[in-house]
Amino acid sequence: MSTNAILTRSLSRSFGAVQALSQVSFEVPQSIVFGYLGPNGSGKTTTIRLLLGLLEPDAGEAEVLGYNTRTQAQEIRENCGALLEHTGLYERMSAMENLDFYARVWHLPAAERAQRIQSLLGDLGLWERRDEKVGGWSRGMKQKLAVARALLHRPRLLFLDEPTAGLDPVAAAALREDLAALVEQQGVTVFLTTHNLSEAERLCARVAVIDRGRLLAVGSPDELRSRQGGQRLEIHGRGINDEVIDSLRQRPEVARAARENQHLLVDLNENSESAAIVSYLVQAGVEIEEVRKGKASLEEAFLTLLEDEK
Ligand SMILES: Nc1ncnc2c1ncn2[C@@H]1O[C@H](COP(=O)(O)OP(=O)(O)OP(=O)(O)O)[C@@H](O)[C@H]1O
Repeated sequence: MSTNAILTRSLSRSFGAVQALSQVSFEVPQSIVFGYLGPNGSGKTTTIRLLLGLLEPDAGEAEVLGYNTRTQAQEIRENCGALLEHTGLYERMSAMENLDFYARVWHLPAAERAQRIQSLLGDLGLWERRDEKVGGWSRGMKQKLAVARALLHRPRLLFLDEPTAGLDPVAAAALREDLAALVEQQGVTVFLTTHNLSEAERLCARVAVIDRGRLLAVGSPDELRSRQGGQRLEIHGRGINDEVIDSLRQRPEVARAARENQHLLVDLNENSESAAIVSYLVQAGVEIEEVRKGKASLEEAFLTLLEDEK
């Protein structure tokens, strides 16, 4: 059996003239959170549907928990949980009734059912509210319950399509913590899509970036940030005008220069030194108060990858 939770080889799928996925190959090790990042319509949901065996690929192969997606879709669905576009919850039923219904669908024995539901609702902080109808709940609470639903049958791999979309920052952070705990304490693998790059940076051990059906990069958030090349400078001071920024952009050391809030951000090309930029700015009449050095964020690395692709 494969040691990877997921493995794809040249996976491709089109819908009419639209090539939704083109020769995508990646691996997801077990017991990590893997982030699948890409703009709208880039092929993320199509990938999840292919991995769950809900769609047939036109070409290529995929294995999920060692099972082939073409021939063993049933085994895959038995061992995976999924939270896709819809929560799958019944609004007129209570949290307890919802989970009990799904536990029966999964044929959990009665004694285990009660115990499993109590433990999941307890872990997600919903036990006290178990008898309330879900229709009156906030989006964050419903989302948590939907995660509990997806976990009922103790899946080894969980697919989540934008799990924190529409949640307030506190609810999103709480759900992230729950997911991290699930991976750490129970060894579950989580495959999630998100448009929130800082969330991916915090939560995911590895990420893949996809655009127009093609895989642009796979690695840890740190690796992707480093691939961005040189250093980033955040320069605070007076006299940073458009003319200075334009002339800075002409310099060979500079990959990108832009004003952000009250300061100037300069991305250097690989192996370029910050000292040359600082003395250039001084000569151009800028009064520098502070220079901070750092690396680009995952969001910037993501945007650069997409720009380079164009
Ligand atoms: N069932 C379908 N029929 C026709 N076209 C489809 C179908 N499913 C997906 N597509 C097309 O395939 C491409 C990829 O769609 P997909 O839903 O996988 O993107 P996504 O990355 O999940 O987007 P989003 O972030 O907006 O959810 C899009 O151009 C989409 O219109």
